[in-house]
Amino acid sequence: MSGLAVTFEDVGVSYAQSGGVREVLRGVSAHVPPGGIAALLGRSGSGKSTLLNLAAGLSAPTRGRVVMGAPPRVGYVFQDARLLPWLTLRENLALVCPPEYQADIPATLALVGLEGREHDRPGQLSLGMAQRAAVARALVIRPDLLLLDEPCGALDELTAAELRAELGNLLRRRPATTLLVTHHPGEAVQLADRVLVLGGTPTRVAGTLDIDLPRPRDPDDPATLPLLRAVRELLRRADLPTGGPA
Ligand SMILES: Nc1ncnc2c1ncn2[C@@H]1O[C@H](COP(=O)(O)OP(=O)(O)OP(=O)(O)O)[C@@H](O)[C@H]1O
Repeated sequence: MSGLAVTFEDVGVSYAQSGGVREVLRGVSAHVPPGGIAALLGRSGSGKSTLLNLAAGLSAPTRGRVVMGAPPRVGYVFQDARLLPWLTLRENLALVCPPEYQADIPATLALVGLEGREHDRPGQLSLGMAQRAAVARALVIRPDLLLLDEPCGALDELTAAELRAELGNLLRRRPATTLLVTHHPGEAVQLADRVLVLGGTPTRVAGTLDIDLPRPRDPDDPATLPLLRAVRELLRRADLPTGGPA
């Protein structure tokens, strides 16, 4: 497996706000082994993107720490593709790509189903294609930490299902330690080894579920049904006053 282990150790995040301090995360501890895929679920505003930004080193925790074996090479896919509209797909990828991987750009675009589109500009693509290009841009640098922030969130369900299946295949072919933020329990069960459900105020890890079915997984496999129910139950309990240990 490639990738680095990521460990959140008793992480807390607070923001200054008028009249005081707003505590968003408290005592968040979680471990993702090298090549592991962790899905983060929780209500809007619970701090999922904040955790990704901590892992990326874009911000620092107020308390605790995020431990990685070495400074990671981070591939980050945001909710929207964030491609530069005046550049072709090839140029968008070339911008982030170290010299040794420049030759991989056409193959990486082909890997996400964009063969022959390398000279298109983002405006010539559908939303789903643009999102696949964003995945290619994250993968072309051979990340050891892949951060996926609701990669399918802006897509219609059919296109989202296609991208999920592609992500499942890609993560097998190009393993990387992955943090996947999603609001979709089915996506978590399809793609992740470990589901972390966030809840409470301030947010903590309200529940975890390990999934050891072989990957890639068929979302319609009946073996995933009890897991899906378990994730939904964790979500229901996450914000109850008695919802699970921190
Ligand atoms: N720079 C900042 N300054 C102040 N508050 C912030 C900042 N960044 C995030 N927050 C607050 O932290 C909380 C968590 O935000 P975050 O974007 O991590 O949530 P999320 O779970 O990813 O939400 P969503 O599912 O809607 O994307 C929110 O209440 C947000 O307003």
